[in-house]
Amino acid sequence: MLRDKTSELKSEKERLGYTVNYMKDIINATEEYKKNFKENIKDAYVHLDYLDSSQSYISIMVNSNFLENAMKNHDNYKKAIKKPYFARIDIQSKKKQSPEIFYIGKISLFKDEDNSPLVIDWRSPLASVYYDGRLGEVSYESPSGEQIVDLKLKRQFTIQDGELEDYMDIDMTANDNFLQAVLEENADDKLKDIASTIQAEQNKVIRAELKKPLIVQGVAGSGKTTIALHRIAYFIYTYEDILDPENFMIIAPNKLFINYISEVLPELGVEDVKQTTYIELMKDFIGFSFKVENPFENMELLIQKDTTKDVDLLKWLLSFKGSLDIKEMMDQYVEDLELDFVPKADFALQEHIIMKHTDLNKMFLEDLKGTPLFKRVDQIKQNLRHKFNGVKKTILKETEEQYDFKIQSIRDTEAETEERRQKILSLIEARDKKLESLKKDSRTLVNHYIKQFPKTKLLEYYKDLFGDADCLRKYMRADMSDNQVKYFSEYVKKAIAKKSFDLEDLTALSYLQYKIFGFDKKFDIKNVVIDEAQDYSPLQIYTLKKIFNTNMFTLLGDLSQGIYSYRGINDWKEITENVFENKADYMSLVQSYRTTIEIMNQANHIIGKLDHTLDLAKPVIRHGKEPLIMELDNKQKVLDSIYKEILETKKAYSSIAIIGKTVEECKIIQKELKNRGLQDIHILEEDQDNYGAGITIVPSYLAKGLEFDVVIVATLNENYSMNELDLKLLYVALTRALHRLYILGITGSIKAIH
Ligand SMILES: Nc1ncnc2c1ncn2[C@@H]1O[C@H](COP(=O)(O)OP(=O)(O)OP(=O)(O)O)[C@@H](O)[C@H]1O
Repeated sequence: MLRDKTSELKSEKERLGYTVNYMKDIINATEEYKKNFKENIKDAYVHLDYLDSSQSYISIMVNSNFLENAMKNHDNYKKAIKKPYFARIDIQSKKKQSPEIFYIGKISLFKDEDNSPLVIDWRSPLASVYYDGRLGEVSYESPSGEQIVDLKLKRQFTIQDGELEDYMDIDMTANDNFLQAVLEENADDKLKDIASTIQAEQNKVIRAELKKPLIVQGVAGSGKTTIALHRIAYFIYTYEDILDPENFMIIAPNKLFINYISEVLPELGVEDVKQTTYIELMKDFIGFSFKVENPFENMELLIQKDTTKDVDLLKWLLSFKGSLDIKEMMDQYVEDLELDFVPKADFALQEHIIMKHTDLNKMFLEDLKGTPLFKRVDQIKQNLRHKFNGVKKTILKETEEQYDFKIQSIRDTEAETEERRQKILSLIEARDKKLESLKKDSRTLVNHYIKQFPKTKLLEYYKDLFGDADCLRKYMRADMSDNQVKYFSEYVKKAIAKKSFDLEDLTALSYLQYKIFGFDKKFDIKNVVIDEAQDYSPLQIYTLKKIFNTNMFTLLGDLSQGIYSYRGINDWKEITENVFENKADYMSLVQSYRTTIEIMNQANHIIGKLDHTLDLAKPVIRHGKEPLIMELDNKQKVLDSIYKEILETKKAYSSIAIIGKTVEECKIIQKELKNRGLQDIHILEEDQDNYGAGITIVPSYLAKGLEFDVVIVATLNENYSMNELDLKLLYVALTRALHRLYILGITGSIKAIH
């Protein structure tokens, strides 16, 4: 049926007006109620007028269920009122005569009178049809099972400040102009929600089963970070009864990144999800204070052109310390510790054996297996107390009786002489002394026994295992060279002496803490979301899984951006097979939304030189200018051209990044640009909270996850050669651009562009 756009627009405007007013009523009523509630709740009830059926404050108030929801959603309604919905679907089910119309928004809104939906939540099962379905037969899950319906209309709205500007119907052939328009926008210093333009492949990830681990391999700009946040919002909505926002934890690469994503969840009506960096989390796990080596120092060492350090050994060590081989070593070490943990003595009150050493050892090794060693000691302590309390009286009573029996038999058998009197007297004294000493020993018995367990500290164990070459040799695989063993133990000894550890040490320390000591604090995390997961080592993910004791992981990453592949993940199989025992779901995203076709082609050209089997990114159809590549014969010319392009692009774009390979390179660029008159530019640092819009100089490895309108990849002293790390760094840098890309450098410094 052809629709007359003018009359349709008119009726949609009315519909929007009605919804906005309805929402306003609720907001006002809730505010009114909250105010009155505080003043005098009784008063409010006294004045209820049950005959008043208008949508007044009172009629809303009597519906407590409604009110409760309204209270809960009050803030979200206030946010949503400028745009209560963004889309409409018309669906025809076989049971109904005419199509049903649903409006989809970030938060649902129900009519008080008949509970009919004015707006359905984007996370509801029915809304899935909007994201997944083409016109025609579609299905969705409802509480009563799968529903098959005819999707008659998909309509998208452009709404500004509560006013409908336009709408667009999407048929089978139409491009998603709506998405195009959103992608044309300029970059912000914060990531945005995409509830209105989620694409079908992304919707699958968002709604993928919660209980199984999910691994998402997605090309640069495929929306991984954004989707991860929408997935959390979806689960909080769907499993409201069993999951609180505090049960979710997002682990992000750095503080800057947490700030960058900080607006998405609140925009989606979700607050209180825990967000942290891996290092902060480790600080929480490890029970002593320490310094953390800047993770980028090793990276700098590995990417600099020439270095006198043992780069190969360092690479090997960092990768080994993140492998599951080191976990095996720690497991074996702890198993050996176990054997010698329980004191060799029986648990006895003087000559009364209450528990034999062998039984205690069995309890420790078998009954309590799987529990951290020191938690086992706590358990044993409790058991001993319990057991001792049960037998203490009997021991005292029997001891007393034994003496009394002896006394009595003297009384019965011996004549009343001075000698008999002395005998009895000394027995009485001996009895009282014995009882006294038994009582005295009883008071400290359990503690005394427990004190015989080892009291070693975490760091001592760490040093014992990794800082001692002989011990290390014992637990290392036989094919490791003496050189490697020596390098490893020296490295650890130095770290311990300085009490300054790198990220890989922190993971191993946390794992040992988990195995030997356990944790006093309860981490009530049921669902863990890890972004940039390709940079994590198998040991990191394994350790988190063990410590949080959950399988509910969503890992999102891109192996093409795996600039830490020396220690991170080279193949997702390592994780699915070895960490999640083949029980994880795997999804891949190849559509990229961030950048233009021209920029993506350039980035693909570079990553294509890497010998791997990953899919190349397919950009959404959005054209822009060809990247400008200029190779110049001296640094001043390069800097002049950077300066010129900044001045030029500044007019149209708000965020510009100049990406240098290393911090050193960035510092030179900053100094030279300042000399040319650009004062207000800073170098991005990982622990800064916010990078704001404007012109920023970014070291290549810190650019991950971020995006800018304009990216200028610059080389002065550094080269990007054809090795894996350099190609990946370059790929990361190029794919940060939304609209414009410049590659400006010394001739020959970036081999891969040719
Ligand atoms: N369906 C969508 N609708 C609108 N914008 C989208 C959509 N999907 C992704 N985007 C936009 O694409 C950009 C890239 O998204 P995001 O940063 O989440 O991708 P990513 O896969 O994590 O990227 P990278 O791995 O390169 O850091 C963001 O600006 C995001 O808003």
